[in-house]
Amino acid sequence: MNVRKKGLFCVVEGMDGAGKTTALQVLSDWIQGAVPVVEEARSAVDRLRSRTVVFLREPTSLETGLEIRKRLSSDEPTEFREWIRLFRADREVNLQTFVRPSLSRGEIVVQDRYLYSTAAYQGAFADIGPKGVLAEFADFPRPDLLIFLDIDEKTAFARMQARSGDREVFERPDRWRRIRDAYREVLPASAVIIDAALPVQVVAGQVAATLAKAGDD
Ligand SMILES: Nc1ncnc2c1ncn2[C@@H]1O[C@H](COP(=O)(O)OP(=O)(O)O)[C@@H](O)[C@H]1O
Ligand SMILES: Cc1cn([C@H]2C[C@H](O)[C@@H](COP(=O)(O)OP(=O)(O)O)O2)c(=O)[nH]c1=O
Repeated sequence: MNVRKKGLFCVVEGMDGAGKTTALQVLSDWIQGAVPVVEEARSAVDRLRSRTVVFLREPTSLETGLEIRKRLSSDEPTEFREWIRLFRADREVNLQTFVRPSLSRGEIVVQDRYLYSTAAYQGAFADIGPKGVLAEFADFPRPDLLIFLDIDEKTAFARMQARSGDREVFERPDRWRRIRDAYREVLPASAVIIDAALPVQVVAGQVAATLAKAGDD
């Protein structure tokens, strides 16, 4: 008998410039067979290919996410409570539209950023702090697996400089450091930490291995 696997909700977090987008794109290309898989990642990618793996991100590309992206690139300051309202709305619609339906079909959801980003990015500059922000999202489902791509400041800024496009509001050294410290306050002990300074294929391979292992359990 073919027993259907349970859905798995995986979240990838990290500072701007850690390489989340790049590593997850490489992993997606590997799974789809768009580019050859490096030898060390082959077994993990083969295991993931036996499942449906869905890649999501926050802010989303839905209307609620586009509104956020507009604010991120704007010089007009956005208030703390307004950020919370915007990220909450985008998260709710993402859960309802994509995450919950995928999980109920037994799929693996790999999502770039979730409520730990709000706790770190908004909590770093709020009176209630990162833990206070996290507590406001107590009614949101926790991920089954949380991966943190860990990067040092020097490498992150070198990468952001190399990346094309204008800087967003949180991509400034003073803010970046406060956000990194805020992440440290809220990351659960169960988070899997990956050294994001390694070459992208190594980072993507470690993400693949972590996901494949969680998917086997
Ligand atoms: N492991 C890596 N090694 C070297 N450069 C990388 C690596 N990962 C990402 N980059 C580069 O760093 C920049 C930021 O990466 P990106 O994936 O956009 O980060 P994030 O989504 O975490 O903000 C991009 O120009 C990307 O090509
Ligand atoms: C999800 C989320 C993101 N953010 C910020 C982090 C990033 O600076 C920005 C956009 O995220 P992201 O798309 O990951 O950035 P990138 O431009 O590197 O692809 O939004 C918050 O401040 N709070 C949140 O809850």
